[in-house]
Amino acid sequence: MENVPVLIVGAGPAGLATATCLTHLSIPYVIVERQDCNASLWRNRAYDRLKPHLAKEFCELPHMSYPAYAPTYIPKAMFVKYLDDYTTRFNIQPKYLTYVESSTYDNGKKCWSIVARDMAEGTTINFIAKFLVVASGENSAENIPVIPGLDSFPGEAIHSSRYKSGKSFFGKSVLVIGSGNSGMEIAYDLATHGANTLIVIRSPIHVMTKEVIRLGMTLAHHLPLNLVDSFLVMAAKFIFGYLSRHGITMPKMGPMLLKTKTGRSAVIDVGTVGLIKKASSKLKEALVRS
Ligand SMILES: NC(=O)C1=CN([C@@H]2O[C@H](COP(=O)(O)OP(=O)(O)OC[C@H]3O[C@@H](n4cnc5c(N)ncnc54)[C@H](OP(=O)(O)O)[C@@H]3O)[C@@H](O)[C@H]2O)C=CC1
Ligand SMILES: O=C(O)C(=O)Cc1c[nH]c2ccccc12
Repeated sequence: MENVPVLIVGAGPAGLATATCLTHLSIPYVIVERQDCNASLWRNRAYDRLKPHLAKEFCELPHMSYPAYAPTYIPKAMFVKYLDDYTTRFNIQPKYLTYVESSTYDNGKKCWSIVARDMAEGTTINFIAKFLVVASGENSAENIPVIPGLDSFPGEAIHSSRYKSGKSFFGKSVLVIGSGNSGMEIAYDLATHGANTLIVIRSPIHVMTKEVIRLGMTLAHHLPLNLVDSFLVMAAKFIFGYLSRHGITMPKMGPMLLKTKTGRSAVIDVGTVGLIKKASSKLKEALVRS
């Protein structure tokens, strides 16, 4: 049985940031991680061309800025290196290969009982903690919708977390299901690597550029979100035109409010929208001619 004031589950950016803040407050903690490394999603389950969409001032962790020479938009490898440097600098020592199986809160004793599995040793570890920080990843679990017939589909079907690059899809026909930032960027990567690409967009989305979002996030420090949203929507219409002509409709709520209230993100265009517009215009021309 290990007694700790705080148990942190997950050694991704959120878990590492929490650990550092606790160190600065001189609060002891234990951090556990089921993988054998920190930042495993970024390291092992992200596609090659991924960069955080947010400018560096919005995706740095507490107590350590990026060096001045770092680019405004940090490439994946630099982000992973930053997380490694952060882990070393603040002497964060995650217990790797440690999988939390259950946690229960004892209302009488006002503490958490946590059962974890040491996957290397095959043993059980019991923790008692006053606070439990769940930093196990908003997007760590794959979500593949139930699609009748998928089991017998003769082609390859993968989740976005296993996608690396469009290189291996040259000349193939690929359907991307999902038009969040992953789906839209993967569709662009596939198309620009010569795959015959289709994407399903089932719900309204905001399409923005990373520069507009950066400005919006800066303005949000000083102005109410609905005002910032009006500006963002206007800027997007100016940049992309009326996308409903091409099958992309906009949610009623603005992008900043939507993010705050529901967690749903705007799509930050990496070039996909230009390709969709081109393809949809060609299709319309062909229909007019026929
Ligand atoms: N460069 C970056 O910084 C990147 C950041 N991200 C962020 O990571 C988070 C996760 O992004 P992402 O992986 O895109 O996941 P999201 O949850 O944001 O998007 C999932 C998409 O899949 C659609 N979908 C789900 N089920 C179905 C279905 N059965 N049929 C059709 N469409 C379906 C959803 O549609 P619906 O809305 O209708 O449910 C939605 O468009 C987000 O916050 C995103 O912004 C992601 C990639 C890159
Ligand atoms: O959520 C993400 O990961 C994004 O890609 C973009 C994003 C972060 N903060 C925002 C606020 C408003 C709109 C989009 C974003």
